[in-house]
Amino acid sequence: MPASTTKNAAQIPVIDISTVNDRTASALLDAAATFGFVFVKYNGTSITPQAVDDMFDTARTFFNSPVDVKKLATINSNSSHKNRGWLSMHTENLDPARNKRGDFKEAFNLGEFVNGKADQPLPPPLAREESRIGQFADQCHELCNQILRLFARALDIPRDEGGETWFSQRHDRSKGPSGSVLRLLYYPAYGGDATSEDIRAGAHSDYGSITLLFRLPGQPGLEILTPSNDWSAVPLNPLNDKDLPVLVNIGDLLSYWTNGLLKSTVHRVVFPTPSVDPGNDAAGEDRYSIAYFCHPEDDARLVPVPSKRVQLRHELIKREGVGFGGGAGAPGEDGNVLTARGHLDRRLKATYGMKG
Ligand SMILES: O=C(O)CCC(=O)C(=O)O
Ligand SMILES: [Fe+2]
Repeated sequence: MPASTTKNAAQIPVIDISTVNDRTASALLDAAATFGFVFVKYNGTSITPQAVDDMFDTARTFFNSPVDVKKLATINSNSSHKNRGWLSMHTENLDPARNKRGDFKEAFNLGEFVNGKADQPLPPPLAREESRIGQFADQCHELCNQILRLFARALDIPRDEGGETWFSQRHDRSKGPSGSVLRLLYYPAYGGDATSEDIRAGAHSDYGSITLLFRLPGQPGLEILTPSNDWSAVPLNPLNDKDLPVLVNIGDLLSYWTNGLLKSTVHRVVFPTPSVDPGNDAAGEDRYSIAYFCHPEDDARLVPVPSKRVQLRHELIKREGVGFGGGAGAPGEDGNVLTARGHLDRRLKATYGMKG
Protein backbone atom coordinates (compact mmCIF):
# COMPACT_ATOMS: atom_id res chain seq x y z
CA MET A 1 0.00 0.00 0.00
CA PRO A 2 1.10 3.61 -0.53
CA ALA A 3 4.27 4.78 1.08
CA SER A 4 3.09 8.37 1.15
CA THR A 5 0.07 10.47 0.40
CA THR A 6 0.26 13.18 -2.23
CA LYS A 7 -2.66 15.22 -3.34
CA ASN A 8 -1.47 16.34 -6.77
CA ALA A 9 -4.22 16.17 -9.32
CA ALA A 10 -3.87 13.21 -11.70
CA GLN A 11 -3.29 14.38 -15.29
CA ILE A 12 -6.04 12.28 -16.80
CA PRO A 13 -6.85 13.20 -20.43
CA VAL A 14 -10.29 14.35 -21.62
CA ILE A 15 -11.38 12.73 -24.89
CA ASP A 16 -14.18 13.65 -27.24
CA ILE A 17 -15.52 10.46 -28.78
CA SER A 18 -18.05 12.14 -31.06
CA THR A 19 -15.56 11.67 -33.93
CA VAL A 20 -14.90 7.97 -34.40
CA ASN A 21 -11.50 7.47 -35.98
CA ASP A 22 -8.13 5.82 -35.31
CA ARG A 23 -6.84 8.88 -33.43
CA THR A 24 -9.73 8.91 -30.98
CA ALA A 25 -9.38 5.15 -30.50
CA SER A 26 -5.68 5.23 -29.78
CA ALA A 27 -5.94 8.28 -27.47
CA LEU A 28 -8.54 6.38 -25.46
CA LEU A 29 -6.43 3.24 -25.34
CA ASP A 30 -3.31 5.15 -24.29
CA ALA A 31 -5.14 6.82 -21.40
CA ALA A 32 -6.58 3.49 -20.29
CA ALA A 33 -3.15 1.87 -20.48
CA THR A 34 -1.43 4.69 -18.57
CA PHE A 35 -3.94 5.66 -15.88
CA GLY A 36 -6.80 3.18 -16.17
CA PHE A 37 -8.96 6.31 -16.06
CA VAL A 38 -10.08 8.69 -18.80
CA PHE A 39 -12.61 11.52 -19.05
CA VAL A 40 -15.07 11.22 -21.91
CA LYS A 41 -17.20 14.07 -23.21
CA TYR A 42 -20.60 12.54 -23.75
CA ASN A 43 -21.98 15.18 -26.12
CA GLY A 44 -23.31 13.49 -29.24
CA THR A 45 -24.06 10.26 -27.33
CA SER A 46 -27.49 9.21 -26.11
CA ILE A 47 -26.81 10.57 -22.61
CA THR A 48 -27.88 14.17 -21.98
CA PRO A 49 -26.86 16.49 -19.10
CA GLN A 50 -30.58 16.73 -18.25
CA ALA A 51 -30.82 12.95 -17.87
CA VAL A 52 -27.81 13.00 -15.52
CA ASP A 53 -29.35 15.84 -13.45
CA ASP A 54 -32.63 13.95 -13.24
CA MET A 55 -30.85 10.84 -11.96
CA PHE A 56 -29.13 12.87 -9.24
CA ASP A 57 -32.53 14.34 -8.23
CA THR A 58 -33.95 10.82 -7.97
CA ALA A 59 -30.96 9.70 -5.91
CA ARG A 60 -31.33 12.64 -3.50
CA THR A 61 -35.04 11.98 -3.05
CA PHE A 62 -34.39 8.31 -2.35
CA PHE A 63 -31.51 8.75 0.10
CA ASN A 64 -33.40 11.48 1.98
CA SER A 65 -36.38 9.15 2.51
CA PRO A 66 -37.11 7.61 5.91
CA VAL A 67 -35.16 4.47 6.69
CA ASP A 68 -38.37 2.40 6.61
CA VAL A 69 -38.80 3.29 2.95
CA LYS A 70 -35.22 2.35 2.08
CA LYS A 71 -35.51 -0.88 4.03
CA LEU A 72 -38.23 -2.06 1.66
CA ALA A 73 -35.47 -3.06 -0.73
CA THR A 74 -32.45 -3.97 1.36
CA ILE A 75 -29.68 -5.76 -0.49
CA ASN A 76 -29.99 -9.46 -0.22
CA SER A 77 -26.67 -10.49 -1.61
CA ASN A 78 -25.77 -12.93 1.14
CA SER A 79 -28.55 -15.31 0.25
CA SER A 80 -29.31 -14.59 -3.39
CA HIS A 81 -25.91 -13.38 -4.67
CA LYS A 82 -27.92 -10.85 -6.62
CA ASN A 83 -26.07 -7.73 -5.51
CA ARG A 84 -29.19 -5.59 -5.86
CA GLY A 85 -31.01 -3.15 -3.60
CA TRP A 86 -30.18 -0.75 -0.79
CA LEU A 87 -26.92 -0.93 1.15
CA SER A 88 -27.11 0.92 4.46
CA MET A 89 -24.13 2.71 6.02
CA HIS A 90 -21.06 0.49 6.49
CA THR A 91 -22.63 -2.52 4.74
CA GLU A 92 -20.03 -2.63 1.99
CA ASN A 93 -16.36 -2.82 2.89
CA LEU A 94 -14.32 -2.30 -0.27
CA ASP A 95 -11.01 -2.71 1.52
CA PRO A 96 -11.61 -5.24 4.30
CA ALA A 97 -7.90 -5.96 4.75
CA ARG A 98 -7.31 -2.35 5.85
CA ASN A 99 -10.62 -1.13 7.29
CA LYS A 100 -12.36 -2.74 10.25
CA ARG A 101 -15.59 -0.89 9.65
CA GLY A 102 -17.41 -0.77 6.30
CA ASP A 103 -17.49 2.27 4.00
CA PHE A 104 -19.03 5.57 5.17
CA LYS A 105 -21.72 5.55 2.50
CA GLU A 106 -25.09 4.27 1.39
CA ALA A 107 -25.83 2.91 -2.06
CA PHE A 108 -28.63 1.49 -4.16
CA ASN A 109 -27.75 -1.12 -6.80
CA LEU A 110 -30.06 -1.51 -9.77
CA GLY A 111 -29.58 -4.67 -11.81
CA GLU A 112 -30.78 -5.21 -15.34
CA PHE A 113 -34.18 -4.05 -16.54
CA VAL A 114 -36.41 -6.43 -18.50
CA ASN A 115 -38.74 -4.66 -20.97
CA GLY A 116 -38.27 -1.40 -19.06
CA LYS A 117 -39.11 -3.04 -15.71
CA ALA A 118 -36.65 -3.51 -12.87
CA ASP A 119 -36.04 -7.15 -12.01
CA GLN A 120 -36.02 -6.36 -8.27
CA PRO A 121 -38.20 -4.64 -5.68
CA LEU A 122 -38.07 -0.83 -5.86
CA PRO A 123 -39.09 1.46 -2.99
CA PRO A 124 -41.63 4.18 -4.00
CA PRO A 125 -39.15 7.04 -4.72
CA LEU A 126 -37.40 4.80 -7.26
CA ALA A 127 -40.52 2.96 -8.49
CA ARG A 128 -41.99 6.33 -9.53
CA GLU A 129 -38.98 6.86 -11.81
CA GLU A 130 -38.66 3.25 -12.99
CA SER A 131 -38.88 3.85 -16.73
CA ARG A 132 -36.55 6.86 -16.60
CA ILE A 133 -33.98 4.88 -14.60
CA GLY A 134 -34.25 1.94 -17.02
CA GLN A 135 -33.71 4.28 -19.96
CA PHE A 136 -30.68 5.84 -18.29
CA ALA A 137 -29.15 2.40 -17.65
CA ASP A 138 -29.71 1.53 -21.35
CA GLN A 139 -28.01 4.75 -22.42
CA CYS A 140 -25.07 4.05 -20.13
CA HIS A 141 -24.73 0.56 -21.59
CA GLU A 142 -24.80 1.99 -25.10
CA LEU A 143 -22.05 4.48 -24.24
CA CYS A 144 -19.96 1.65 -22.78
CA ASN A 145 -20.33 -0.33 -25.99
CA GLN A 146 -19.25 2.73 -27.99
CA ILE A 147 -16.12 2.96 -25.85
CA LEU A 148 -15.50 -0.79 -26.06
CA ARG A 149 -15.67 -0.62 -29.86
CA LEU A 150 -13.00 2.09 -29.80
CA PHE A 151 -10.76 -0.06 -27.57
CA ALA A 152 -11.17 -3.02 -29.95
CA ARG A 153 -10.33 -0.76 -32.88
CA ALA A 154 -7.14 0.49 -31.20
CA LEU A 155 -6.16 -3.09 -30.35
CA ASP A 156 -6.47 -3.96 -34.03
CA ILE A 157 -8.37 -7.18 -33.44
CA PRO A 158 -8.55 -9.09 -36.77
CA ARG A 159 -11.89 -8.79 -38.55
CA ASP A 160 -12.40 -12.55 -38.75
CA GLU A 161 -12.10 -12.71 -34.95
CA GLY A 162 -14.77 -10.05 -34.44
CA GLY A 163 -12.73 -6.89 -35.13
CA GLU A 164 -14.23 -3.77 -33.55
CA THR A 165 -17.12 -5.76 -32.14
CA TRP A 166 -15.00 -8.25 -30.14
CA PHE A 167 -15.98 -6.68 -26.79
CA SER A 168 -19.43 -5.38 -27.72
CA GLN A 169 -20.51 -8.86 -28.89
CA ARG A 170 -19.83 -10.01 -25.34
CA HIS A 171 -21.82 -7.09 -23.91
CA ASP A 172 -24.99 -7.80 -25.87
CA ARG A 173 -27.66 -7.94 -23.19
CA SER A 174 -30.06 -9.89 -25.38
CA LYS A 175 -27.71 -12.87 -25.04
CA GLY A 176 -28.31 -13.51 -21.36
CA PRO A 177 -27.85 -12.18 -17.83
CA SER A 178 -24.86 -10.12 -16.78
CA GLY A 179 -23.58 -8.44 -13.64
CA SER A 180 -24.20 -4.91 -14.98
CA VAL A 181 -25.31 -2.54 -12.23
CA LEU A 182 -26.42 1.08 -12.13
CA ARG A 183 -25.48 2.32 -8.69
CA LEU A 184 -26.65 5.43 -6.86
CA LEU A 185 -24.20 6.49 -4.15
CA TYR A 186 -24.63 8.76 -1.14
CA TYR A 187 -21.76 9.72 1.14
CA PRO A 188 -23.08 11.61 4.17
CA ALA A 189 -21.14 14.58 5.54
CA TYR A 190 -18.43 13.81 8.10
CA GLY A 191 -20.19 13.75 11.47
CA GLY A 192 -22.20 11.52 13.76
CA ASP A 193 -20.03 8.62 14.88
CA ALA A 194 -17.36 9.19 12.19
CA THR A 195 -13.75 8.80 13.27
CA SER A 196 -10.44 9.49 11.56
CA GLU A 197 -10.36 5.79 10.66
CA ASP A 198 -13.43 6.13 8.45
CA ILE A 199 -13.22 6.32 4.69
CA ARG A 200 -16.02 7.04 2.23
CA ALA A 201 -15.00 4.16 -0.06
CA GLY A 202 -12.04 1.90 0.70
CA ALA A 203 -9.30 1.25 -1.87
CA HIS A 204 -10.48 -1.14 -4.56
CA SER A 205 -10.54 -1.83 -8.27
CA ASP A 206 -13.84 -2.25 -10.09
CA TYR A 207 -15.05 -5.73 -10.91
CA GLY A 208 -16.56 -5.33 -14.39
CA SER A 209 -15.33 -4.28 -17.85
CA ILE A 210 -15.59 -0.51 -17.59
CA THR A 211 -17.28 1.87 -15.17
CA LEU A 212 -18.92 5.21 -15.98
CA LEU A 213 -18.79 7.60 -13.05
CA PHE A 214 -20.95 10.72 -12.86
CA ARG A 215 -20.02 13.25 -10.19
CA LEU A 216 -21.17 16.70 -9.14
CA PRO A 217 -19.30 20.03 -9.08
CA GLY A 218 -17.91 20.94 -5.66
CA GLN A 219 -17.93 17.30 -4.46
CA PRO A 220 -14.35 16.00 -4.72
CA GLY A 221 -12.84 13.05 -2.87
CA LEU A 222 -11.99 10.44 -5.52
CA GLU A 223 -8.32 9.44 -5.60
CA ILE A 224 -6.35 6.95 -7.71
CA LEU A 225 -3.24 5.01 -6.83
CA THR A 226 -0.53 6.07 -9.28
CA PRO A 227 2.20 3.75 -10.63
CA SER A 228 4.58 5.36 -8.10
CA ASN A 229 2.27 4.18 -5.32
CA ASP A 230 0.96 7.61 -4.32
CA TRP A 231 -2.62 8.77 -4.01
CA SER A 232 -3.56 11.39 -6.53
CA ALA A 233 -6.83 13.36 -6.59
CA VAL A 234 -9.05 13.00 -9.67
CA PRO A 235 -10.24 16.46 -10.75
CA LEU A 236 -13.94 17.00 -11.34
CA ASN A 237 -13.81 19.06 -14.51
CA PRO A 238 -10.25 19.44 -15.85
CA LEU A 239 -11.15 21.58 -18.89
CA ASN A 240 -13.90 23.57 -17.15
CA ASP A 241 -16.49 22.28 -19.60
CA LYS A 242 -20.06 23.50 -19.28
CA ASP A 243 -21.10 19.96 -18.35
CA LEU A 244 -18.79 17.69 -16.38
CA PRO A 245 -17.34 14.95 -18.61
CA VAL A 246 -18.07 11.42 -17.47
CA LEU A 247 -15.16 9.64 -15.86
CA VAL A 248 -14.51 6.20 -17.34
CA ASN A 249 -12.36 3.62 -15.63
CA ILE A 250 -11.12 0.19 -16.52
CA GLY A 251 -12.34 -2.73 -14.44
CA ASP A 252 -10.73 -6.11 -13.75
CA LEU A 253 -12.25 -7.85 -16.78
CA LEU A 254 -10.67 -5.57 -19.37
CA SER A 255 -7.42 -6.00 -17.53
CA TYR A 256 -7.74 -9.80 -17.78
CA TRP A 257 -8.71 -9.63 -21.44
CA THR A 258 -5.72 -7.47 -22.31
CA ASN A 259 -3.09 -9.22 -20.19
CA GLY A 260 -2.95 -6.11 -18.01
CA LEU A 261 -2.32 -3.67 -20.89
CA LEU A 262 -5.43 -1.77 -19.76
CA LYS A 263 -5.12 -0.98 -16.09
CA SER A 264 -7.74 -1.79 -13.50
CA THR A 265 -6.48 1.00 -11.30
CA VAL A 266 -7.04 1.02 -7.54
CA HIS A 267 -9.06 4.01 -6.32
CA ARG A 268 -10.85 5.23 -3.20
CA VAL A 269 -13.06 8.05 -1.95
CA VAL A 270 -11.82 10.14 0.98
CA PHE A 271 -13.37 12.91 3.03
CA PRO A 272 -11.91 16.02 1.43
CA THR A 273 -10.00 18.34 3.71
CA PRO A 274 -8.85 21.87 2.95
CA SER A 275 -5.40 20.47 2.06
CA VAL A 276 -6.96 18.40 -0.75
CA ASP A 277 -9.09 21.16 -2.08
CA PRO A 278 -7.98 24.55 -0.69
CA GLY A 279 -10.81 26.74 0.51
CA ASN A 280 -13.38 24.00 0.15
CA ASP A 281 -14.10 22.05 3.29
CA ALA A 282 -16.45 19.72 1.48
CA ALA A 283 -16.03 17.12 4.24
CA GLY A 284 -18.85 18.97 5.97
CA GLU A 285 -21.14 18.31 3.04
CA ASP A 286 -22.95 15.34 1.59
CA ARG A 287 -21.57 13.84 -1.59
CA TYR A 288 -23.47 11.99 -4.32
CA SER A 289 -22.22 10.05 -7.30
CA ILE A 290 -23.68 7.63 -9.85
CA ALA A 291 -21.75 4.69 -11.26
CA TYR A 292 -22.63 2.37 -14.11
CA PHE A 293 -20.67 -0.88 -13.81
CA CYS A 294 -20.72 -2.44 -17.25
CA HIS A 295 -20.33 -6.24 -17.31
CA PRO A 296 -20.37 -8.76 -20.16
CA GLU A 297 -22.73 -11.71 -20.27
CA ASP A 298 -22.10 -14.05 -17.35
CA ASP A 299 -20.57 -16.81 -19.48
CA ALA A 300 -17.96 -14.59 -21.17
CA ARG A 301 -14.56 -16.23 -20.82
CA LEU A 302 -11.62 -14.21 -19.58
CA VAL A 303 -9.11 -15.21 -22.23
CA PRO A 304 -6.69 -12.73 -23.84
CA VAL A 305 -8.16 -10.89 -26.84
CA PRO A 306 -6.68 -11.72 -30.26
CA SER A 307 -4.43 -8.68 -30.61
CA LYS A 308 -0.69 -8.49 -31.25
CA ARG A 309 -0.28 -5.81 -28.57
CA VAL A 310 -1.95 -8.03 -26.03
CA GLN A 311 0.09 -11.08 -27.05
CA LEU A 312 3.28 -9.10 -26.51
CA ARG A 313 2.26 -8.58 -22.89
CA HIS A 314 2.22 -12.29 -22.24
CA GLU A 315 5.98 -12.53 -21.74
CA LEU A 316 5.97 -9.42 -19.56
CA ILE A 317 3.37 -10.94 -17.28
CA LYS A 318 5.44 -14.08 -16.86
CA ARG A 319 8.52 -11.99 -16.05
CA GLU A 320 7.04 -9.27 -13.87
CA GLY A 321 3.77 -10.67 -12.62
CA VAL A 322 1.70 -7.73 -13.90
CA GLY A 323 -1.22 -7.20 -11.53
CA PHE A 324 -4.90 -7.16 -12.31
CA GLY A 325 -6.11 -4.62 -9.80
CA GLY A 326 -7.30 -5.01 -6.24
CA GLY A 327 -6.26 -8.50 -5.41
CA ALA A 328 -8.37 -10.22 -8.03
CA GLY A 329 -5.68 -12.82 -8.64
CA ALA A 330 -4.70 -14.03 -12.07
CA PRO A 331 -7.39 -15.71 -14.18
CA GLY A 332 -7.07 -19.41 -14.51
CA GLU A 333 -4.62 -19.69 -11.63
CA ASP A 334 -6.30 -22.94 -10.64
CA GLY A 335 -5.99 -24.24 -14.19
CA ASN A 336 -9.53 -23.23 -15.32
CA VAL A 337 -10.48 -20.27 -17.48
CA LEU A 338 -12.43 -17.86 -15.32
CA THR A 339 -15.80 -16.56 -16.54
CA ALA A 340 -17.15 -13.07 -15.93
CA ARG A 341 -19.65 -14.45 -13.38
CA GLY A 342 -16.99 -16.52 -11.63
CA HIS A 343 -14.87 -13.41 -11.16
CA LEU A 344 -17.80 -11.29 -9.94
CA ASP A 345 -18.89 -13.87 -7.38
CA ARG A 346 -15.35 -14.09 -6.07
CA ARG A 347 -15.11 -10.31 -5.61
CA LEU A 348 -18.58 -9.90 -4.05
CA LYS A 349 -17.82 -12.59 -1.51
CA ALA A 350 -14.84 -10.59 -0.24
CA THR A 351 -16.67 -7.25 -0.30
CA TYR A 352 -19.68 -8.30 1.75
CA GLY A 353 -17.73 -10.52 4.11
CA MET A 354 -19.58 -13.59 2.88
CA LYS A 355 -18.20 -16.87 4.08
CA GLY A 356 -17.64 -19.98 1.99
O1 LIG B 1 -18.13 7.79 -5.75
C1 LIG B 1 -17.08 7.74 -6.40
O2 LIG B 1 -16.50 8.77 -6.80
C2 LIG B 1 -16.44 6.41 -6.71
C3 LIG B 1 -17.25 5.20 -6.35
C4 LIG B 1 -16.55 3.92 -6.66
O3 LIG B 1 -15.38 3.87 -6.93
C5 LIG B 1 -17.31 2.64 -6.67
O4 LIG B 1 -18.47 2.61 -6.17
O5 LIG B 1 -16.79 1.63 -7.19
FE1 LIG C 1 -14.90 1.97 -7.88
